[in-house]
Amino acid sequence: MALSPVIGKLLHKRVVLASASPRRREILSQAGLRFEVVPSRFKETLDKASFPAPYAYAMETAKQKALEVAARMYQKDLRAPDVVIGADTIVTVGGLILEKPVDKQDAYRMLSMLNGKEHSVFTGVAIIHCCSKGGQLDTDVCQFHEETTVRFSRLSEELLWEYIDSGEPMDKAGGYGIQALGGMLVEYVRGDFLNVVGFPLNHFCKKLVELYYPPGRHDVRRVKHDSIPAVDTFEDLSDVEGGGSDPAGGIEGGPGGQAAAGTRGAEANGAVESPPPFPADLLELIDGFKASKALFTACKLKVFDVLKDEAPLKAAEVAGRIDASVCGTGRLLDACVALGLLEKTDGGYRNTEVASRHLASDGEYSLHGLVTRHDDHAWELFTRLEVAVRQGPNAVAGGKVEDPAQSQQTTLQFMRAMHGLSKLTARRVATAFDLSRFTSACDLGGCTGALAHELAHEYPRMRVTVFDLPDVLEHVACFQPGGRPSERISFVPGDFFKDSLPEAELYVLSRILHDWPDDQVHALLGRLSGRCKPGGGVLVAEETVDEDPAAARSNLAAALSLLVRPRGRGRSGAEYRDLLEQHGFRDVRVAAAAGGALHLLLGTRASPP
Ligand SMILES: Cc1cn([C@H]2C[C@H](O)[C@@H](COP(=O)(O)OP(=O)(O)OP(=O)(O)O)O2)c(=O)[nH]c1=O
Repeated sequence: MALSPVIGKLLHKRVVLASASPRRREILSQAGLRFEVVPSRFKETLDKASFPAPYAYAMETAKQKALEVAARMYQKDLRAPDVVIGADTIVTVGGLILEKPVDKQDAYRMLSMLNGKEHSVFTGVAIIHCCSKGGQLDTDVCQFHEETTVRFSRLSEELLWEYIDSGEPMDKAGGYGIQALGGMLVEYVRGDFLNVVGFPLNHFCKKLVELYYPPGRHDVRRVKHDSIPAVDTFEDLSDVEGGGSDPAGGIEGGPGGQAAAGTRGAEANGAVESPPPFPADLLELIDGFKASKALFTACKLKVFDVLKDEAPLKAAEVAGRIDASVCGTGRLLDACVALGLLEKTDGGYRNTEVASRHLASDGEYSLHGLVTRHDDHAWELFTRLEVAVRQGPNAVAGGKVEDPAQSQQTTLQFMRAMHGLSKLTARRVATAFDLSRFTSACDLGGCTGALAHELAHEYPRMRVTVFDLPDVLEHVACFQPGGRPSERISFVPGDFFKDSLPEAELYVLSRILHDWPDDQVHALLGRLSGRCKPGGGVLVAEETVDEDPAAARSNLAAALSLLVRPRGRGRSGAEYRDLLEQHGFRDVRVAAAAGGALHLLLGTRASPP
């Protein structure tokens, strides 16, 4: 995740922060967001007991704060901003929710509860997209929350009162401000510091990524606005009832306020044309290869392994562990921070959760093998894309002639890549259809057995045979949980084009067919269909190349890969269904898995006529 392009997504929208909190304003301004501030008038009086958990209360309050501002602005002149952001921060200790103290005694009560203990700080955030539909305000609410754990030292009465007398506690949840004097009370913080201060910026940016870069759908939410209107358009919305006398006082412009006023002045003179919308998406795309390469390099140098074992570490310490230059390592680590793969704190760098789970080389859901394969193999192939486009796929067919001494390594690398990918999707593939009627299955080209394990786990009566080339099966032991396969899983070496297929009620072809041209697909399905008894089944899992333009982005990688690796062919879901039907499979059922990335088909072998 590159942060500034995500914030850039909001640059051409009219954004309002529905909060009087100077901390929230500061955090968002410093992140480069342009916005107006319209404090919410929503009274924080929701019944706390009616919420299943404290964070639900904070999220609902945040939502109500933002909705109140959106409705008020819309009512004022039938035009709501594009986006309204609301937030609510609470402190919880011993099952109690603490908000801002009402007086000094209340502050003392709160601080005494926190004294010498650990507590949680929750901030609920609502991002509300607004538009006008049929003369009514229409809103699309996105909410989330973030939790941070804070521990106070054991503090004397004297110190507590001294702190209370400083006045700092009064406008802060739980009666303290970690960013100022209150920092002295704090022994440690676990989680996002800015979340305690009132706004979880990191989670907010991740939410923006989800909203504006949804997988497979590109930027469908874009609302076009050429400029941000003048800030004083909503001067009457100030928190001062009746509109207030100071036109600038009600709406405190963030950095956007001044820019917007400038735009308005220029337009009024008719002298300067407003610049085109900032092409943040395009710029991110242009730089996309650098992001991939930074990720590949960090993986190859095992940065995420080092930081999984030991963190936080300073750049020099990481450089020592990976045997690289301090300056180069520092730059790489910062790039990883900008990409959302690492976090940087005063103590040094640490992995994000995603990095620990997917980018370290060990771990059940590691994609380290896939990344390495992309770096060593796909990267080089893609440098030949232009040749493939100019001269046709066969121009790059074959690629490098592999050194036999390296081919074992290459096989292992390929297996690691496939294993990581299969582990991510196997459960979904195994459960997309009810397969409990089958007591035996054969996973053709089943590689490390990742899907076989899920099938055996999900269907206790099922025995699964993994059928794959001898070279592949030679290495399967290191991929078995606990070092050995389950009793109901067997590995049979063979070539599915030549050797007799093991007997089974269900045949599985997961990510196999796309790799072969039509004649070989027909040959394989013909053999499989001949072996499958009536009532038996075939389960196909494939990434498809669909005509639907909405899916074009997710198809892109698959389609281009097939151009530089031209042995196979991308097919649509309908083509796979046709293929199964041509080979005697009926009642073909279709499902999607892994967020729509995989197309699944289950066909039943009909009795021969
Ligand atoms: C715990 C803690 C809270 N706070 C602040 C963040 C929030 O501004 C405030 C909690 O009150 P909120 O009701 O979340 O926010 P607010 O009243 O300041 O602003 P608005 O309702 O208009 O959005 O406490 C700190 O500044 N530092 C801290 O360490």
